[in-house]
Order: sequence, then structure tokens, then C-alpha cells
Amino acid sequence: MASKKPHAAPRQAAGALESGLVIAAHGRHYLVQAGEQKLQCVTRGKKSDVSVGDRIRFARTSPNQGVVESIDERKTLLYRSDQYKSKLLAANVDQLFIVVATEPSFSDDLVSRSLVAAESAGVSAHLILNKTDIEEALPKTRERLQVYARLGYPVHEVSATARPDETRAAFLPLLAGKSTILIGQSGMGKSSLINLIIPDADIAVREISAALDTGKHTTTFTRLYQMDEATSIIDSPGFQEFGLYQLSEGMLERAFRDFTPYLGKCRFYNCHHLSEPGCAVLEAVQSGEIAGLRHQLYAQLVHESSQTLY
Ligand SMILES: Nc1nc2c(ncn2[C@@H]2O[C@H](COP(=O)(O)OP(=O)(O)OP(=O)(O)O)[C@@H](O)[C@H]2O)c(=O)[nH]1
Ligand SMILES: [Zn+2]
Repeated sequence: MASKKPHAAPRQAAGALESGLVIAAHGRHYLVQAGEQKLQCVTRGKKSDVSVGDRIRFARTSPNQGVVESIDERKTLLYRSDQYKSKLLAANVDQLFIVVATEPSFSDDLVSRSLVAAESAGVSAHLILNKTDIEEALPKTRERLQVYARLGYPVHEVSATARPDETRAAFLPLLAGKSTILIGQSGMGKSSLINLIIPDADIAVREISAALDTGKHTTTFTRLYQMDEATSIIDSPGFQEFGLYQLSEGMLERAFRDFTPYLGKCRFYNCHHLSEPGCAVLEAVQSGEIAGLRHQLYAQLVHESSQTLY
């Protein structure tokens, strides 16, 4: 049948969708890598449940634009949330690298929350201690990180600016064959590390920024750099809070790996580990086997999860 619009692009047959990888997100606008091409994609309506790292199916609406039709099944999903809504951080990552530094001082609360997010998403977590060249602050920082090292989280010491070659050499084998997200508070040196690992990062960011029309706010969006077919690294904006309102109490107790040996050993099978008599977790806190700070965070997160309004 002759078309009335001879110049219109041929209509895609239903099901003729293309697939791509979401490499940046800004609001409901996504940059999608499909083969050699980068396309701007939007979601239908007000949905914004697509994350950087997602593999998606899209329908092309113009040579360099598309509409997201579906999201492939995710291996993992990292997200945070406050009382009102959740915010996706990254999909399909294998590991989370939490960047801290000798200076400025980092927040234990944010580190611990990030670890809980990783545990509950089934993502392995590492700590990256940057700026080890600031020697005055090194012993104290190392001591602060002991609590995480004792829990079995690897701690890697690097210095992006003072020992760039060693730092790069330390990173590459950790990243190989995996998808990694780097997170950290502002000022820890996350951008310096990304620039070491991805020498063209600045150019890529400018490109993405132009494609997504993010204006000058180049650091306010999450982006993925594909290093080779099997290796990618995701840079996310610095953050100041890490709400985990989405995690239920059951998920929380399992996300504290230091609680694991005691779960199921409390007097009451439905123990909340907050003030119950005969609580094995509280006894471990008393005896020092579980750090007090960790239990305080658990109690805070249980409180938060009871406040969810969505
Ligand atoms: N001494 C020292 N300074 C470093 C090192 N790495 C980064 N810095 C400095 O720390 C400051 C912050 O580094 P950035 O890479 O911008 O930090 P960031 O974590 O990306 O911070 P935001 O961009 O604010 O999110 C800069 O002045 C860097 O030069 C390091 O290994 N040693
Ligand atoms: Zn208990």
C-alpha cells in the first residue's frame, strides 16, 4: 500500500526494537550507546525508572533519538531513597568503590550506608583511601578504616595526584572484566581518580553534557565509561546523604554482615535487635564483637524504613 507520507521514516514493525546501554542520565533524558552510536532517549510519560547501566530496548524516533520501550532484566540495582521517593544510582554493577580520603575527613555514616546499600543489592564493596600522600592524617584515617577492614571489605590505598602511575596500576586489575561504580563525598578526589583511569573523561563528559543539554552542570549526572567490552566504570556525582528508606527490617539485618553470626540466635524469633531481652545481636554489641556505631546505624535505618511515605 502506498504511503501518504513518502518522506516519513518507515514505521518500525512492532517488536523491531533496538537495544542499547544507558551511559548517562539527566532527569528523564538518557544517553544510550547502541553500537557505535549515541542516542538521546526519553521514557514514555513521567516514568523515570531507567538507570545508568541499564540495557534497554528502544524504538527509534529520529536518526539520533529514541523512546525507551523496556528495560532488560537487571543483574543488580543500587539505589537510595528518602521518605518520598527513591533515586536509582546504577544498574548491573558488580562492585561499588567508596572513595574516602585522609583530608577532608569522610563521614562514617555515609560509608556505612553505602556498604549497606551494596550488601542489600548483592554488589561487592571496596574502600579506596585516596590522598595517602597527606601523611599527617594517614595514621588516624587508617585507624578509622579498620572497622571496615575487619568486616572484610578490602581497603586500597592510593594517591591520585602524588602517585598517579601506581594508582592507575592498582586500579586496572581491580576493574578488569567488571562493572564498577565509584561513589564518594565531594572533595575525596573521585574526579582525579576517574581522570587517571579514563584519560578522555573530560571530553566524554562534555559530549554527554551537550547531548543531554545539561548546561554547565557537568558533575551533576551519573555517567558510564566503557573501558572494553567487559569492563566499565561509572562516575556518580558527590553526595551528602544516603537515605535507605526502601530497606525493610529483614533486609537491613541481612545487610549488616557483622550481624550474620547472631541472626536466628535471639530469644524471640521476630526480634528487632533494638531492645529485646535475650537478643544475640545486642549481646554482641555489649561484648564489643559488633561495633557500637554499626548498631546505632542499624537502629537509625530501621527507624527510617518505618517512615516511608511512598
Ligand atoms: N594531596 C592530594 N590531593 C588530591 C589527591 N587526589 C585529589 N586531590 C585533590 O583534592 C581535591 C578534590 O579532588 P577532586 O578530584 O576534584 O574531588 P572529587 O571527589 O571529584 O570532588 P567533587 O568534584 O567536588 O565531587 C583537588 O584539589 C585535587 O587536586 C591526592 O591523591 N593527594
Ligand atoms: Zn535480636
